[in-house]
Amino acid sequence: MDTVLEAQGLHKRYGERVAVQAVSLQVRAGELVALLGPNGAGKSSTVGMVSGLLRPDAGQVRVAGAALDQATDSAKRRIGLVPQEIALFEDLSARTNLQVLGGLYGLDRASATARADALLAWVGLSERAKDKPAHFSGGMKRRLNIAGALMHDPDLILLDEPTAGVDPHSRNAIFELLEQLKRQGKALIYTTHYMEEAERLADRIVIIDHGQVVAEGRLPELLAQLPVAQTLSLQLSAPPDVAALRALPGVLSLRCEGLQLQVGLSNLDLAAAGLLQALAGCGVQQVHSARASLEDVFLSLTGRALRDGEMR
Ligand SMILES: Nc1ncnc2c1ncn2[C@@H]1O[C@H](COP(=O)(O)OP(=O)(O)OP(=O)(O)O)[C@@H](O)[C@H]1O
Repeated sequence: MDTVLEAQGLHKRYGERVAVQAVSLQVRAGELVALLGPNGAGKSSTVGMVSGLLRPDAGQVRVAGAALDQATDSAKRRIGLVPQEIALFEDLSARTNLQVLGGLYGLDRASATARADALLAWVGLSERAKDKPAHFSGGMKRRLNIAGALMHDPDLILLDEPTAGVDPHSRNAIFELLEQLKRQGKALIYTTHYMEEAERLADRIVIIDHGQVVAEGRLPELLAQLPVAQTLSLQLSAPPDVAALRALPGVLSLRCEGLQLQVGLSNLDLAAAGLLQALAGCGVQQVHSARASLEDVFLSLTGRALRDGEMR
């Protein structure tokens, strides 16, 4: 696959505050990379630098091989940005919003109108083409905002928390649109502080905290860094032989309080036969299993939960 975005060693500070430190990112055609981190981690600043809106203090951005130079905009024209704050002309119709954006990107009137209508259909807003976004729901505004970022058919699409203020139905509709963009060979960066979104959408996940990349990889690669892959919680009716359980292959941790047992496993397949044998006489009443998630990865790397990571 072709590399569409190559960002190397990005740094950004606001006065004394270091917002981004040595962040490097690569995104290929047909790939969605999630930039996952708590509020204030530096995601928007990174997207700002990649989009060319924010000048890095150090580092370089190349889009489809061309340097993103502040003075020239040939590389910038290959980028579509869906900013965190919805950016629409509230008093113009949905179609006029897109036509205006098309004009700003240099499309002639006929091409802008054709593209606007095609994109309105694609995001499911054809019937609302003549309505003003002032009367739209959060999800509809988001979809229109995404359409606006695509008027000039960019190769690289940057989405900064595009599901903020969006209902679950519209969120699923947005996810489906993103899948389609991937299939069209677009390169996408998606910032979020929701690990479920990163797990569901991303080909690769870049975890960012305090302005730095703390881990990156495909979901299974990130999960494989954790010693505990699965936790079993069991309700028993007779006490277990704790020492025998601890000695089983694949058992990494064990907590037993009365008849409640919690076992951390490196590998369920490896541990299953031994566990069944060791618990045969314990009258297992209930079993609950939880697989390790990105939340656990973040916790093990930073010592904090993703959602408690508010830094402002
Ligand atoms: N214009 C600015 N002036 C001063 N500080 C800023 C500015 N923009 C961002 N910051 C600070 O830089 C750090 C990174 O902010 P940034 O918005 O890039 O993070 P984020 O991960 O996108 O967070 P959020 O999810 O809340 O948008 C934060 O500490 C933030 O307060």
